[in-house]
Order: sequence, then structure tokens, then C-alpha cells
Amino acid sequence: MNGKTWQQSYCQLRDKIIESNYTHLNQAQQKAVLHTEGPCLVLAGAGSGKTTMLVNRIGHMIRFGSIYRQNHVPETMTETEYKQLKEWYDLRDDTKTPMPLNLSRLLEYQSVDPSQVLAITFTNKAAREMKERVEQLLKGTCQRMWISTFHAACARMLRSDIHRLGYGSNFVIYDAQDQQVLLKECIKQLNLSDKKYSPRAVSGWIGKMKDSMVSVLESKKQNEKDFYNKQLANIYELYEKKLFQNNALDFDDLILKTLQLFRQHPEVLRYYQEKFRYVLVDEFQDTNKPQYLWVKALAEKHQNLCVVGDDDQSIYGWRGADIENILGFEKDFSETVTIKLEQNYRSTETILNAANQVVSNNRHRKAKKLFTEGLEGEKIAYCQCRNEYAEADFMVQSMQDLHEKGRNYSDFAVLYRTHAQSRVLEEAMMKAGIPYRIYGGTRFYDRKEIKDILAYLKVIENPKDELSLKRIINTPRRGIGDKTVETLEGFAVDQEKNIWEMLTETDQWKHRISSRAANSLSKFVHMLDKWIKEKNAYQVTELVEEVYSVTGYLELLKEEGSIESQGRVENLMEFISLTREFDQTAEEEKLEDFLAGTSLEAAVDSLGEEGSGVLLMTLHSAKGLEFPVVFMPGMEENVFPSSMSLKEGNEEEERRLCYVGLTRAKEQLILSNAISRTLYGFTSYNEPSRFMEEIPSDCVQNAGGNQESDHQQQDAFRKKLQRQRWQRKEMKPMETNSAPKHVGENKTLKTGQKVNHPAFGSGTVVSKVNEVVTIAFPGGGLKKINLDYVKLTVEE
Ligand SMILES: Nc1ncnc2c1ncn2[C@@H]1O[C@H](COP(=O)(O)OP(=O)(O)OP(=O)(O)O)[C@@H](O)[C@H]1O
Ligand SMILES: [Mg+2]
Repeated sequence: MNGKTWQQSYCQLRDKIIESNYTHLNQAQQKAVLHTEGPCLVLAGAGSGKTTMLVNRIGHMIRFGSIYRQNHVPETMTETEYKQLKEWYDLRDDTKTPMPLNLSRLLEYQSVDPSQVLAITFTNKAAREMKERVEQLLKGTCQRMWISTFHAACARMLRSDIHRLGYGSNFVIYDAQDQQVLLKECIKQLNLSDKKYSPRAVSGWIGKMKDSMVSVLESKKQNEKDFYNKQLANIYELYEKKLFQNNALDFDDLILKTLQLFRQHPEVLRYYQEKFRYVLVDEFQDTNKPQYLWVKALAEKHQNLCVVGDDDQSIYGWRGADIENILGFEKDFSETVTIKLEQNYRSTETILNAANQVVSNNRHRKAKKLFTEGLEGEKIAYCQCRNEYAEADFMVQSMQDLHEKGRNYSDFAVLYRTHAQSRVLEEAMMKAGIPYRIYGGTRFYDRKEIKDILAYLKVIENPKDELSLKRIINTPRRGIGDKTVETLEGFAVDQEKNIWEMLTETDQWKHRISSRAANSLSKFVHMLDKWIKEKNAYQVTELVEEVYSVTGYLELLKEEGSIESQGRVENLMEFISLTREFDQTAEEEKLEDFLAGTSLEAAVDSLGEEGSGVLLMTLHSAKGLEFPVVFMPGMEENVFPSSMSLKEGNEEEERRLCYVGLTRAKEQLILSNAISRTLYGFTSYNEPSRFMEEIPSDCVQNAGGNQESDHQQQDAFRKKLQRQRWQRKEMKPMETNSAPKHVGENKTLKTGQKVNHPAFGSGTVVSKVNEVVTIAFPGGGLKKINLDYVKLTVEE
């Protein structure tokens, strides 16, 4: 014996065991993982393992508890237990042998329960990914842990306590489109012109007010003198009033109302402060003022707040995100330990060099070192194209070349400045049969029929929701015209009642509107009233099916028989698969939970996450993600940087966005610009982007070479397509030589296979998830088809 007590040996052994769990992390990351008690700020560049660190840190707390006291021996620990630990350590095969739970408890200072952890990420996708990674690490589920976006966490808090603010706990969440509709109403009601006060601009203005937490009263005071702004403040006031009347919140409200709840009902705040002993925030650079105050309030008691971010990746300044939050953090939390991560593990040296060079042109930034031990890698490919069609062809060609060399299409991501850029590329990819998905594109939930059915459900859940009520009152048509609705609204306003309340008191209106309308209305009210009263007796799927049939919505669409209506029928069927999944997996099959989920799935599109293929998305939504090969088209002035940002003097934010884009790539970057481009119906000629010029020339290789691709080619393609369509019309599937196979019978479709749809004609399968296949139809776009409902034939 060398005179050491077992306690000392225990401490050393414990350090060794802990370290052996984190050999895959560098020293700085380990430090951040182990520093579980007290505020911690991790500031580091792109791809330096911030998110990786956060995931490990959560896993660490759950597995080993908080072991922040370096030389601490748990009070109840005995020598026998130490010996057990030592024995396990000496006998294990390698560092990866998992430690039995009873032993891991011997390492901790205080055990941490999953329900004590709150981890905030920026997008739903990031939250899902983080959850998956933590579950992988812990080899189990972490259901009681809150890993979510700011909005989802706030919505959850409000569901249980918003009644204290006078709202019903079944409040609905209005998305951007609902917001526009409501604003239009406000503008009309105030007799203002919606040309002068466009709902879009007004919503931007109100958003800014809310981001900087200016209340209606304050905004009225601030804008007293300016006529235009004074009206804006009036719209803001009416808008807020209407939201309240509809028992609805917009996205910004989710945070603001939670803050209000904390302020007015400190016991609620105290509850969450107690509950969440550990708070973690990813992408901290993008939090705005209300979000920061929310985090700060929650972490105030325990001070165990760990935030990670990169000031060079702050890209939400336009939504009020404030880099000052990073600087203020050290002031607000005086015990903060600041940790820097300086090694990039994601990208090749060439890519990192280019990105570092570009962002170094920004004046307002904290200087940072970022190095890689990775390979130099391939040069960045760059092509200057004649127009957007040539650019799309260049990209398709590059994808095919790389695919031939062994890359999967799912290795590629195309990151563009705005969604509008995707259309031409989509066409070219469809033509070439390259599978793709759009993230956050035309969203499933934005489609008319889905909005309609959701509106029915929203009204059933919360009849006060006038926006939804008005949406469905005459959908499908039942003879209740706009006039009647306006009259009813008038009655409701006069009597300070909600429209639904008004409607249920039949005597109030029966003799004051035409008897035909009154008749229809009575039926409508009767139908809804039944669902409202009995909603808890239904599963969501049953309810939806009943709404489809009782309202006649589905039947009418089927009868319409147009291609468009068939697409709508398919979407409604797809909606049923969504409700089924909910009914099968939800803890309780409550309609309000289903609705909350759908409102928050803001950025998920119809094609789902599982599909394979090239991923198309905006630069903004690519935050935090990584891909082997990244395409960035539209590297030209007025597109990127966007003309709007230049006008508003936001060049530096655009440059950060460029930095975000470049650093998404692990191995290869392919950039391009178009000399002329038609966007939003206007053709313009633009110089290559200034960011292009900021990339050192020795990192770049010219990949030009498809300059011949021009309008002639495009015309030829269009003509070909037209011919194909004509042929399709004339030729019935039965006339092909081989007997057609019905897919419904074998369901063995593969991606790339050619199939024939009874209405849409021939197309190519681009993805398949269970019974649902996504098919690209030339000229007809992407369609999701449920094999249970539609018979496809395979083209040989
Ligand atoms: N210590 C490490 N050793 C090797 N690879 C690592 C290490 N830490 C992280 N990585 C890998 O580096 C890549 C980038 O990590 P991560 O996404 O955590 O970085 P980040 O700092 O969050 O990036 P961003 O700023 O883009 O959000 C991932 O592929 C991750 O697996
Ligand atoms: Mg990250």
C-alpha cells in the first residue's frame, strides 16, 4: 500500500472511468461536458462539436449524475462499494463495456432525473435529432426529458396554466397564413386600405414590436405623432383583441404569454425553476430578447445553464435575435465559465479556409481561431452559368457524375437563399429522374383541403376560434353566403358575443336571415354541436372520418373528378395516416394534443423525413446540419446577398449566412451563379456574388462547361414533354405489350421504377414509406400516393 486512503483511490478511479467515456471528445469538450453545475458558455465556430458536446453532456448527467465536485466522495459510499467498482474496472474488456447502473450510481455527486433537464434547440428537426442522439447514447427513451424548441416548450407550459391569463387551455396557434387572414380583417374593419397597409408588412411590423416586447399601449404612445405608424399601432391593438377573442395565440405570443405568466403568477415560474435543474440551449446566438429572458428566468434559481453558440452564425437579426445576448450572458451570470472549441471536425481544410476567409470580412465579430486536422480535400467547384436553366443543368450533371462515382443522392444538399429558386431545379431533376425532397417547401399543412379539415377540428376543440369557424361555415358549400356571415358577425359584435355563442341561440337570428340560409345554418350548428359535445368519445381518426363523410367533403371532391381534386383526395387520405399514427402512438388520444402537434410542425413538408434523395432547403433552415456534398446555387449579387438585405444595410448578416452555408459541407462544395435569372416574374442580370470573390482563388476550381445549354435545349425539352403528354392521352395502359402489373398486389415498388397512375399518367417513383409512394410526374409535380387506395401499374 502506498498509504492512500480508499477515498483518494476512489476519486482517482472515478476520474479515470469518466475520462474513458469521453475519449471521443477533445479536452475542451470534455471540460464542458463535466462542468454540470453553474453557468457555462461555449463559444465556438462551425463544426467544432458544440451540439455533439451538448448531447454528451445530457447523457452524462443522466448516466453519472452531476459529479462536478472533483474530490468529493458521496456521503453514503462505503469501502465495499469502492471495491466493487474497482473490481468491475479491472475486469472489463475495453472502455466500451457499459457500466452496470448500480455501479454508475457510485460515481455521482447527485443523481439527475430526466425530468429535470430542459434542452432547447432552434428547429423541430434539430430537436428530433438531439432526442434521437441522446436516446442512442442512453440506450433508452428519454420521454420525460424536455428536448424541444422554444415554441414547443412554451406551448406546453401554456397548455397547463394559460387559464390564469384568461385564455382557455384549448387555445389554438395561428400560423403565418392564419395571421394574414386575421390582419386582413383588422385592416378592413378599421377602414384602411390593404394596399397601403399590406397584411404582410403589418405582420412584419407587429413581429418587430413583439420581438422587442413593445406592448400595444407602448406602441400607441410611441407612434402618436406619425399618422402612418399610428394606424399600425391601431391595427396591432385590434389584432391582439381578436386573437384573444378567438382564444388564439400567434407564434411570438407563445413566448410572450409564457413570460407574462411567469411575471403575473410567480408560483408557476417557481414550479419550473425547481423542476428544471439543468437548462441547455443550442444555437444561442439566435435567441431574441423574449427568448433570452425566458431562459434566464428558468435558470435563475439553480444557475445550471449551459448555452452554446457562434456569433459568426447569427442569422436571425431580422427576427430580433441579438448577439448582445452572448455578451450580456457573462454579466447576467457572473460565475460563468467560458469555454472555446477551436477544432473543426466537419469540413476539409479547403472548405474551412474558404469559409473562414469569407467571414473574416465582417467587422463586427469576435476574432476566432478554427483549425482542422482533416484532409485538404477537393477544390471548391464553381460554375458561372448563362441563366437559371443552365445552372440547373449544371447541377443535375454534377449530381449524376458524382452519383456514378458512387455517391448517394442523399449525400447531396442544395442550399438556396429563397424557396423561389427551387422550381427550375426541381423541373430539371425530375426530368433527369433524380429523387429529391424539399424541406419546408409547400407544406402539407398549407394545402387548402388540409387547412379545411384542420379548421373543422379546431372549431370542434375550440368553438370560439372564429377564424376557423368562418373558414368552414360554408365549406363545402351549404348555402351560407358571405352576406349571411357578415350579418351574423354584426349581431355577435352588437351583443358582445362570440359567433358560435350567437349561432347556438337560434332565436337570435332565425327570423332575421333568409329562411334558406337559416335552415342550412341550423343543420350546420346541429352537426358541429354534436361533435363538440362528444369529442372525447372519438379517436381523432374516427372524428376525421366522420367529418369527411357527414359534411360530404370527400364525396364532393371525388365527384369533381378533376386531377386537382384527386390530388386533394389523396392528401385527405394522407391526413388519415397522420391521425392514425397519432392515435396509435399518443399517450392520450386527445384532439387538443393532436392539434398542438400539427401547429408546431411548422417546417415539415409532406414528403416526410424518411425519404431519400437530394435535400433542397433554404440556407436558414440548414442551420446545425451537415452533408457530404453541398450545392449553393445563386451565388450572385441581389440574390445572395439579397437585394433587400443590401437595401437595409444587412450585408454582414448575409455574409454570416454564407458562412453557415459553406460550413455545412463536409467534403465537397459546388457553387454556381447565373448571369441572367428570372425570379418572381422579373428577369435581371447580376454580377457574381461578392462572397464568391472573397473566397481565396486557390481554393476554387472552375467547373464551367455546360455553357451550350440554352433556351433552344429548353424549348426542345418542352416540346418533347408536350408530345409525351399527347401520347399518354391516346395510349391506354392495356395497349402496352406486356400485361400490366397492379402494384396493389405486390407492393414491391422500388425507387426509380416507372409506374402508371390512372389519372396522372406515367411517372417515376422517388421514394416509398410503407404504403405511401412519392411519384414524380413530368410536368405534374410530385404526388404522394397511398397504395391502399390507388391501383398503379408498373411500366416494363
Ligand atoms: N471530438 C471530436 N472528434 C471527432 N469528431 C467530432 C468531435 N466532435 C464533433 N465531431 C464531429 O464533427 C461534426 C460537427 O459536430 P457538431 O455538429 O457537434 O458541431 P457544431 O459546433 O454543433 O456545428 P454547428 O456550428 O454547425 O452547429 C459532427 O460530424 C461530429 O460528429
Ligand atoms: Mg450545432
